[in-house]
Amino acid sequence: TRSDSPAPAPVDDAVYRALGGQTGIEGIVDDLLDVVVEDERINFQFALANIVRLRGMLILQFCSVSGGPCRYDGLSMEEAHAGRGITTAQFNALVENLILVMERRGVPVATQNRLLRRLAPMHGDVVGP
Ligand code: HEM
Repeated sequence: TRSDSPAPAPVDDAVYRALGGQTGIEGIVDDLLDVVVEDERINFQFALANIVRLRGMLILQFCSVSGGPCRYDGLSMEEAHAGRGITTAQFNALVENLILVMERRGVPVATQNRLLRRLAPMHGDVVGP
């Protein structure tokens, strides 16, 4: 290890707190799932989904990705989405729904963008055959 190697990124829960912590994230995920089941561009993808598990996993993942005190222990994004034929248009529809619910809940745009920036790299594992 080089003595000048960078220290690990400090745990920063600023995004988690700006999302409203655990309660805020639970509300965002509940609203998101409500919007998704009404969205005919993507709701068919969730026809057979275990929504209770999905809700729990999304809450865990948003908590962990935003720096909150959670560790996501669900499937990898590749495992969860492989074989579903998810398109970039469907991915973008989900992101649009997430933005809509954060907007409705008054999440500051800067916070929205910081969360989205941490989810965007998952695109390659979610979209595919
Ligand atoms: C950044 C974007 C996305 C994230 C962060 C995400 C996150 C997740 C998570 C955490 C799970 C649960 C994995 C588990 O059960 O262990 C999951 C499952 C799933 N996701 Fe996604 N997802 C994304 C995009 C999408 C898109 C665009 C679609 C379809 C339009 C989709 C459809 C599904 C389906 C159908 C399941 C399985 C639900 C079940 O059978 O229980 N996801 N996703």
